Amino acid sequence: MSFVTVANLFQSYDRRPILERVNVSVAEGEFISIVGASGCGKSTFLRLLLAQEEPTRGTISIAGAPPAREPGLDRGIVFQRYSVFPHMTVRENIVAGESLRRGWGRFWGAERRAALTRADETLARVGLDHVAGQYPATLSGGMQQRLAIAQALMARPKVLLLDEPFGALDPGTRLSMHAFLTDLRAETGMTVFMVTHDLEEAFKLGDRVLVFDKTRWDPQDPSLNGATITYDFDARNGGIPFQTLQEELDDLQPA
Ligand SMILES: Nc1ncnc2c1ncn2[C@@H]1O[C@H](COP(=O)(O)OP(=O)(O)OP(=O)(O)O)[C@@H](O)[C@H]1O
Repeated sequence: MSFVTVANLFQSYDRRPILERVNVSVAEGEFISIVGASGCGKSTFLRLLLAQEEPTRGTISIAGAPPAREPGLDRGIVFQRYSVFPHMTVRENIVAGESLRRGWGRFWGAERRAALTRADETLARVGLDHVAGQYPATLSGGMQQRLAIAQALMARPKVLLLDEPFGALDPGTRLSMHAFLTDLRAETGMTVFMVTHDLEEAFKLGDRVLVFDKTRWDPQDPSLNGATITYDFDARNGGIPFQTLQEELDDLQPA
């Protein structure tokens, strides 16, 4: 059954089409990777899922209803650059993530102590308990990004939106973040949309890989048409279609 349904979505800015005829159905718990050329509207698509913008045309539904306009209630978002609060300690950042779920209601007294204990448990889970009292600027890039993901998850979003979350990380840290995200996803069963420029990452982490591209191209006016989903690859079980095909062809080769 479809959990996130996008139907006939169009988005234009100043009459310039960015997205056109975007249709997709996503089941609960699926991990959707999104790839496509720079400027083709991938981040715009995430912003529409986040209800930060109204589509020019078309509808989005999450669990049968339009996405809530308040951030953090059913969707968490993590950007390429660590979207944490620089003036708060690591622990306070996690508590702030949880308070988002309550529409930024603050914790006081016993409730605050309980929230701090939960924050410490989360930090232990993501391996940041030893830096709980530090400020984000004192952490490495990977640690800041782990904090950003942990903070987004504290609001227990049904849908996690990731916009090139590992783009700024070195290759080793990136690999450990992949493992971290895979574990978290297995634990929480949440639905994930991740924009990435790294095809290998898209196929490794995603159940499906959506490619955004223009189907029509006017050489006189390249911005005349918007992008849509041109491919929807099943990436489960290493199932890159052309790769699978190649393996089958290899099997047919005489030894
Ligand atoms: N609020 C806005 N007003 C006007 N134009 C916008 C607005 N937001 C995005 N655009 C334009 O829409 C196009 C798509 O932008 P978007 O950031 O969604 O692309 P992208 O695929 O995420 O790019 P990249 O891979 O480089 O991050 C760009 O040409 C951008 O300039």
